[in-house]
Amino acid sequence: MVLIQVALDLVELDRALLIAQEAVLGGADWIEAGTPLIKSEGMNAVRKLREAFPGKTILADMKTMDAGAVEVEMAAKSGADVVAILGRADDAVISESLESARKYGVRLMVDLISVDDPVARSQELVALGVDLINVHVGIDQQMTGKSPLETLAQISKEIDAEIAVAGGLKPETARNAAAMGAGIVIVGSYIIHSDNVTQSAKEIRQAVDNAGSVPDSGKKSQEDEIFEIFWRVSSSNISDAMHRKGAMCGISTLFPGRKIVGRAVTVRTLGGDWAKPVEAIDLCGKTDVLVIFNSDRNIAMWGGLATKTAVNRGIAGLVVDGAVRDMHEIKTFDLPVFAANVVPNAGDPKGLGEINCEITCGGQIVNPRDFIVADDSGVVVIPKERAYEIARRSEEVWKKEKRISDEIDKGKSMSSVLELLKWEKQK
Ligand SMILES: O=C(CO)[C@H](O)[C@H](O)COP(=O)(O)O
Repeated sequence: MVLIQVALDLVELDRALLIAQEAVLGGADWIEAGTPLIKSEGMNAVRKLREAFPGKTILADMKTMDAGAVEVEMAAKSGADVVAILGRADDAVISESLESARKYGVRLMVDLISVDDPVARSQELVALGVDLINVHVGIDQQMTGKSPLETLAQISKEIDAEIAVAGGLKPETARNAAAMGAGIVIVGSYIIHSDNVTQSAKEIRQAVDNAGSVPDSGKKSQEDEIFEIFWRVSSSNISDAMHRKGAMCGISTLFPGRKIVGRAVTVRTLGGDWAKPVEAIDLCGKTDVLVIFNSDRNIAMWGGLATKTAVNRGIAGLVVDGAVRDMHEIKTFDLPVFAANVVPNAGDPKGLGEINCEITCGGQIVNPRDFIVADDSGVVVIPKERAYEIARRSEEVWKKEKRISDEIDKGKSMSSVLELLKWEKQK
């Protein structure tokens, strides 16, 4: 049977204990004191898990890079059954950790995160005598689209040792990991950030139990995944994920409740000249957003007729650093419109400007094909090169906020959920 390990990558011990309980009900076999939990609570996290789950295997994810013997000893004495250290560590650290593991009767797992040649290194590690190899893509690496499954496919053919796998696994990928020969499937985020931990653990259990031996090759495209996530999250989540970069200034929705998710077709135009914006409509597809910079915010370069054309074309929305008019007509359509100003003054079709060039809109640089997400809080631009990473990070922000919101619903205060006093910056 393939084992499931729930990775408690949290900083609050009480919450970690609760989640572990729920994950066990869903079928988790091993419980991991994740590195953030250990850094936050020390070996007490391992002790408390040991006490609460006497029949379960407890793993201490120490990510040790130095002082192997003492770190393994600490974890073992606190009640861990398995201790995880880093494969990038020097062989001296691995050997010292192994000595300590043997002395204190625990198993040693070595994590291949950021190892240059995972196959060669895992062969060396097996030769040194480690008990388990963990094929792992870390949380920050996952955001750039890396997955542990390619490495797992190579390693499982080359080494004769028990293999664990970790790195953003969900039911589909957990199933594939099991089909590829992983003996332990480690899952953090999918379970611990779920609003139904037991159900999510069950989904992993089911996927792994029905894995068979053939991985499923059907994979969603990255573009589809980006769109799916951006529809789910808010512009505020994305701004958080981008560390407050990306939000346009002075541009807001004209019709609350309408959202845009799409890729930019950009236009730069001058003094109310509406020729280029109107020509650009004909270049837009259904997932495109027209993003326009106009140098004059008091002459409208967009109105009712342009809106009708854009709606017929089926474009995703309009973002204008400039002015629009004919609100009585525009509001009769569903088109999401975000603008800096509304005025009755009409512009003229002069043909000045450019389509699909780099523009500045609401103070943000926008390039053709960049992603735009706009909702009642405002407009954010996500450079296309970082779209997948930002989508994944904003989804993490969304999950975290959802989790805090659930706890507030249960009667806790925001300050107690976030342990604000404990985490205030010390002088
Ligand atoms: O060790 C870890 C991070 O360094 C995590 O425990 C591991 O990656 C599993 O969590 P997730 O499923 O969220 O990737």
